[in-house]
Amino acid sequence: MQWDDSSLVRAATGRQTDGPVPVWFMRQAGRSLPEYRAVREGTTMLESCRRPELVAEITLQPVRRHGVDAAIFFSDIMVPLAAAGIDLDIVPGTGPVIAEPIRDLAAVRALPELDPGALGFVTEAVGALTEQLGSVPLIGFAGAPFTLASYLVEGGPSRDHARTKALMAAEPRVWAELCEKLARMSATFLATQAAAGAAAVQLFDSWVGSLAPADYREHVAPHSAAILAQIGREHPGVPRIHFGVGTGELLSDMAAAGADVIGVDWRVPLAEAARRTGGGYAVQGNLDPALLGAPWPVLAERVRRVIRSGAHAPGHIFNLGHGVPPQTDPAVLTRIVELVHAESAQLRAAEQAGAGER
Ligand SMILES: Cc1c2[nH]c(c1CCC(=O)O)Cc1[nH]c(c(CCC(=O)O)c1C)Cc1[nH]c(c(CCC(=O)O)c1C)Cc1[nH]c(c(C)c1CCC(=O)O)C2
Repeated sequence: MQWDDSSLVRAATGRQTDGPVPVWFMRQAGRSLPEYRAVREGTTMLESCRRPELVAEITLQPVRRHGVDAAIFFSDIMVPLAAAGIDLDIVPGTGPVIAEPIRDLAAVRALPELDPGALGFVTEAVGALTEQLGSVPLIGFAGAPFTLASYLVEGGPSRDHARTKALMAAEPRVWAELCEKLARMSATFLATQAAAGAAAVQLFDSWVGSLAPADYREHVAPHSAAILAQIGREHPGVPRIHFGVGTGELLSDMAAAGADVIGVDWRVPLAEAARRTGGGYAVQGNLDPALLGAPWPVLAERVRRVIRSGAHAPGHIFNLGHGVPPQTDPAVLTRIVELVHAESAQLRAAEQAGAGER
C-alpha cells in the first residue's frame, strides 16, 4: 500500500527506521487554529462533518501548518450515530448532547442500525483527502462502545459516568446489547474510512479509564475487540491504535483487545507502558497537554524525555497524552514537530545504546 513506508505505519507495525520519530497531535485540527475558526464560522459541527470539501480543508490545515507526519480525519465519534438517525447535537463548549438518553432495553432495541450507504460523505471526503495528502498518511478513527455508551446513557458529557456504570452492573444484558449495536456502528464507520484509503485507524475509548480492570474485561473489552478484529480481518495492512485517558491499569487489556499500537496518556511513562503490555506493542504519546503553555526550555526537555522513554518500545509515535487544548498557541505545536524531527533519531539511538550497556 501507498503508506506502507511512511514513518507512521512503520512505527505502528514494528518496522521503525533509525530516522525521526513520526509525530501528530490528537485534535490537531480544531479551535487552536485561526484558519479552522475562520472556515467553521456559521456552520455547526455536525454539518461541517457532512461536507466533504470542508472536511478535507480542515483535515489538511494542521498538515500544512505544522508539517506533522499524519493527518487525522476531521469528524467526530458521534457522527456515525447521527448518520444512523439518533437525535443528537454537538454543543460548542459542552460536547455531545442526546435528545433522549438510552436507559432501558426498549430504548436499546429502538436504536437504529447504521446503513453503510448513509456514510457516502465519509467515503467522498477520505477519497479526496488521500489524493491531496500524497505521501502523508491519513488516520481514520471511531469511538469505542464504552465511550459512546457513556454519552448515550448519561445524555451528555459526564465526570463520573455513574448512570453508565450502574446500567453495566445492574443490567448486563441490556448493556451488552447496547454495546453490540454501538460496536457495529463504529466498525462500519472505521471500515468505511479504511476502505476509502485511511492508512491507519484509532479507536478512541477516551473515558474507559474510569473502569476497574475486571469490569473492563467482562463488559467492555469484547465489544472493542469485535471492532478491532473486523478491521484486522478486512484491512490487514491498516494498523490499529487503541487509546484512552487514565488507562494505566487497563493497558495490557486494551492491547490484548486487538491493537497494534497502544495510546498512552501522560500519567504512565512510555517505557512503563511498553513493559505493562509485554514489550510487543508500539506506543503512542504522551506529552502532558497541560505543559504546552510552559516556557519553551521546560517544554523542550519534556519532549526529549518522552522520546527517550518511547525508545524502550518496539515503535513510537509521538503525540500528546490527550487532545490539543483549544487555547494552545499553534506556534508551540510547530516547534514541537521541528524538535521531534531534528532530535528524535539521535535521542532514540543514544537511549537504546545506553539500555544495551546496562
Ligand atoms: C470524546 C470525543 C468526542 N469526539 C472525539 C472524542 C474522542 C477524542 C478525545 O478523547 O478527545 C473525537 C474527535 N472529535 C474531533 C476529532 C477530529 C480530529 C482531530 O483530532 O483533529 C476527533 C478525533 C473533532 C471535534 N469534536 C468537537 C470539536 C469542537 C467543535 C467546534 O470546533 O465547535 C472538534 C474540533 C466537539 C466534541 N466532540 C466530543 C467532545 C468532548 C467535543 C468537545 C466539545 C467542546 O469543547 O466544544 C466528543
